[in-house]
Amino acid sequence: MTRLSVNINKIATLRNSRGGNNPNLVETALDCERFGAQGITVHPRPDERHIRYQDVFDLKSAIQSEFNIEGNCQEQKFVDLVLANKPAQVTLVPDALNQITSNHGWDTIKHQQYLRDIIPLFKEAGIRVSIFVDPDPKMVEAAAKTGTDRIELYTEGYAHAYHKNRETAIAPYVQAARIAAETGLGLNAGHDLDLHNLKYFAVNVPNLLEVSIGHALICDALYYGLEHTIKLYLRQLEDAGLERDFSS
Ligand SMILES: CC(=O)[C@@H](O)[C@H](O)COP(=O)(O)O
Ligand SMILES: NCC(=O)COP(=O)(O)O
Repeated sequence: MTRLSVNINKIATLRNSRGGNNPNLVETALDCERFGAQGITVHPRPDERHIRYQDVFDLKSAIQSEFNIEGNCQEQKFVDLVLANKPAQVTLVPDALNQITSNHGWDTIKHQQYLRDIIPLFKEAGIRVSIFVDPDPKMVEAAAKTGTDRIELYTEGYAHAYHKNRETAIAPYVQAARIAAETGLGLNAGHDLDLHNLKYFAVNVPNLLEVSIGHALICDALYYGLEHTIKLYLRQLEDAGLERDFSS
């Protein structure tokens, strides 16, 4: 079954808005695990507007599930943070400074040599590497030559087009997933996945190992509560697995 990693950036956003420690980020992460999440994702940004660098140390020493740290490796502070914490996975994202949120994947052709040089730094420390990539066949093919273990498909395009025509929306992701499998890349996905679009994605995209979901999941938790919300997302992934097995 595709694994669910809960992105807790938005819990930190809420905490930081009042300067205290409510909600408590570490406790929330532990609760996400208790409610069934198979991983915790954070995306510290250079301005620490949500996840602070210290949060990463605190989470690393507390959580048991798979820890995924996302961020821009062109920032030396980010590289040092990841190497000091040795999470199960680092996801390299080519964000610009002060970007409101991630909005594109790596150009794996233009930055091929850069990625080939930096990826071993993490792999030699025992950290699995994933790189954020658009669902473009050329970008996926070139990602396979960087030495990365996995790619994370950037799903905003799918999420936005889903309601207009989900068959058209998913097509590039299915093709990207096939190329990933042929070239030996593991497959993750994330950005703007939600309770409406998740199951269709997980049913149709082959070999999907992990999704990381934050914004929509935390919004849903306002209405359904965190425990019930995580279970709803897990149910979508379980149902997708059953549907895939049944149709194959
Ligand atoms: C890489 C990715 O798609 C997510 O990590 C997203 O960028 C979340 O970051 P924010 O919570 O800062 O929007
Ligand atoms: N890698 C994507 C992620 O962690 C969460 O993205 P979003 O669900 O907050 O859009």
